[in-house]
Amino acid sequence: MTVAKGLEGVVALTSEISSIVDGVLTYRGYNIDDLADQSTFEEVAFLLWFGRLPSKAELDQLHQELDQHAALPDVLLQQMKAYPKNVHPMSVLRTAVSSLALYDEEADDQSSEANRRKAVKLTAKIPTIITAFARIRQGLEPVQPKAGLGFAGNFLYMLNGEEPSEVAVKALDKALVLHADHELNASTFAARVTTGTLADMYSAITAAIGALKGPLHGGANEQVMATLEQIGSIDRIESTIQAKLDNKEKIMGFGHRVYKDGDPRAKHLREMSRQLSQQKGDTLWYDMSVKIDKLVYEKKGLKPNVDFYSASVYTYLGIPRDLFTPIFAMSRITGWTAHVMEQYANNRLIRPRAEYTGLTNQSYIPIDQR
Ligand SMILES: CC(=O)SCCNC(=O)CCNC(=O)[C@H](O)C(C)(C)COP(=O)(O)OP(=O)(O)OC[C@H]1O[C@@H](n2cnc3c(N)ncnc32)[C@H](O)[C@@H]1OP(=O)(O)O
Ligand SMILES: O=C([O-])CC(=O)C(=O)O
Repeated sequence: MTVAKGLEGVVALTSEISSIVDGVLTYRGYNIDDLADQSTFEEVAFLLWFGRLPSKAELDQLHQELDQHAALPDVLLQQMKAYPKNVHPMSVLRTAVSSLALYDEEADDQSSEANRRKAVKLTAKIPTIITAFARIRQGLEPVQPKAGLGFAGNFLYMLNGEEPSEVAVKALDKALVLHADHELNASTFAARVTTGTLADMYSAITAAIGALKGPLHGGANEQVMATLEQIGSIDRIESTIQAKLDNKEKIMGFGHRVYKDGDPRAKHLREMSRQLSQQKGDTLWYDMSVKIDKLVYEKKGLKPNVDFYSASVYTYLGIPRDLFTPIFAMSRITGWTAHVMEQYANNRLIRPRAEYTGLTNQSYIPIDQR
């Protein structure tokens, strides 16, 4: 047996959802650069789920459905109020999404119609879960979702309790477009492995959220901000990064399993960070990020991934650091659910092999003789 450690380079399945070829990322054949500049998150959600861009009427309907399903069951809100306040919001999201299944009568209905409805329901409710917990842990009442604000706008409204600026909505919307899908990344793979057993969509998404949480995957965006805060000033960058490299620590937000010459999403986030920093009149995080970007390339030949500049973007939007990965999930739910539906439509159990390297020919010794 030859082992591909971390399954590097292994083509595990076929998919029509997103592709990475020669460093170019496309969703359903549309270049991410075009989508980032011209589409909206809701449009991208439709594209990922249905394989084509929506008509105006279809997009209006999706907006309405997302608004209609955004509220949480009261019983879940009550449970969330009893959660410990100091836990990570990704743990809350994982638990709350798993709980949602208990209150969805069609949780175990695996028809394609039910799965499409569940994809919308999950997408609609995740921002409400994130923002409800963000407020509950501060001793505040959750803000009920408000129809008509759009997905990104409603998230910011529920987080802060006031209607957001157009600049903030546009920036978050673009970040959501950029995070919506990414071929067979670890969390999507987790979702597809779970679906491969014919388990339900909530189980698959719970697994995916768990996989996204890790700092080698979605959790890196929070760690990028932790690094920026730890460094704190431009003059401490060189020594801190050098010390991390000497200690063989990973520099968070750099490197990628697939992109060896840069992540096409990073340039959009870098530009957003630049613009937001200027609007804020505080360019420290952006300036530090640019310097780290240059330094890590000079020292290690590594380029930033999607998580690097998203950290300063979210910070400029006033979002607490531990909500960065939940925001990633709030976008990637569209990709995950598209992959779950694709897996059901052409399923085969996903079950690779392991090369056994443990002990052999052991003789059993009864317990009283050990
Ligand atoms: C949304 C996303 O999931 S994007 C990725 C988010 N994760 C991060 O930003 C965490 C930091 N990055 C990493 O840990 C890695 O680059 C990963 C997990 C993204 C990819 O991992 P792999 O494909 O397994 O690459 P691997 O870890 O084998 O790295 C190859 C070499 O580059 C080095 N390297 C890779 N990334 C980094 C990094 N961020 N900092 C320092 N060195 C790095 C490794 O140490 C290794 O060096 P070596 O050959 O001298 O041992
Ligand atoms: O594809 C990956 O391995 C990680 C990634 O960039 C993503 O999920 O967006």
